[in-house]
Amino acid sequence: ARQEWSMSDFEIGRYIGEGKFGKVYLAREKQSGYVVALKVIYKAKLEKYRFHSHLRREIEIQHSLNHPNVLRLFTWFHDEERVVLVLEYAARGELYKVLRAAGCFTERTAATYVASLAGALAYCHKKQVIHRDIKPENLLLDIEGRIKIADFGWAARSNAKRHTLCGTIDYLAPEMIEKKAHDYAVDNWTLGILCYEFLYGSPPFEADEQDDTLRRIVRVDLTFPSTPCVSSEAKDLISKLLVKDSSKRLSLEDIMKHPWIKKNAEPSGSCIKQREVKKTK
Ligand SMILES: CC[C@@H](NC(=O)c1cc2[nH]nc(NC(=O)c3ccc(N4CCN(C)CC4)cc3)c2s1)c1ccccc1
Repeated sequence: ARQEWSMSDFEIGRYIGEGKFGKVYLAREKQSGYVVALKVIYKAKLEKYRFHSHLRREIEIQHSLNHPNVLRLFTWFHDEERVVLVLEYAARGELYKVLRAAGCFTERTAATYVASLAGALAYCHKKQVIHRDIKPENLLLDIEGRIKIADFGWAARSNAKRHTLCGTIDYLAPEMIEKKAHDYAVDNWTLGILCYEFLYGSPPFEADEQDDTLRRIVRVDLTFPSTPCVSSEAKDLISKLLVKDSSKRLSLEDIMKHPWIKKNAEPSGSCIKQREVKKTK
């Protein structure tokens, strides 16, 4: 029978992160010793921001997904004041911190992450789920250095037509800014943004003023700096994703067949250096 979980089933460990509506703690399930991440969301906050339907959709969507590059939502429970999501623990933390620390990734690492994300998004799209908020802050790395899409707070079933602009605007596709009906292809656009940011260290349309960023996005004002030196195949893939007409963007399947991906992506999805693996063994 489905066991009713509660906080007393877990030993709560250190605080590992937070977002707008909750805090995440490392935890260990007492019976199995299994290490998880508990995302604790206070109901008072939900009431205040009228966030129930949002959270319900996040839970229903993330719980229905089971893919190596999508962070698992194992189960959830609530008590008087909190809703708690029991999530997969990603032991190497937030991708954006690793990216900022590294400055930019090698083509092998970037291609491996892009291939993993394309696979995860193809899986999500097959399940009629559009994430719509794929950005480095929502990407985590597990102990093997495999990328995990987290935080489905802004995900939607394909028929959703909500247009509230959310979070960082660097990743918004033109059709979301121009409030046109957007479809799965927004995630393909975002993959182009991410690929550029993995290789150059910052997103392609960044500008000091938000309006300038929005203008550069709708104009697809794409330029490739001369440093760091990036292969022409990588630029070719990015140029085929950052296309204004969403119907002309490279499909997720074609991304995985692109020469730059074939040549550089690690099939295992993991790029950590061998010596690091020995350390953890
Ligand atoms: C993606 C945002 C989202 N986060 C989750 O759902 C999250 C779910 C989940 N599972 N595992 C995590 N791991 C970590 O957060 C983490 C962070 C740093 C770590 N290290 C620091 C550097 N060190 C060298 C290695 C260890 C290790 C693990 C997170 S975050 C969220 C959304 C709303 C509210 C709270 C959190």
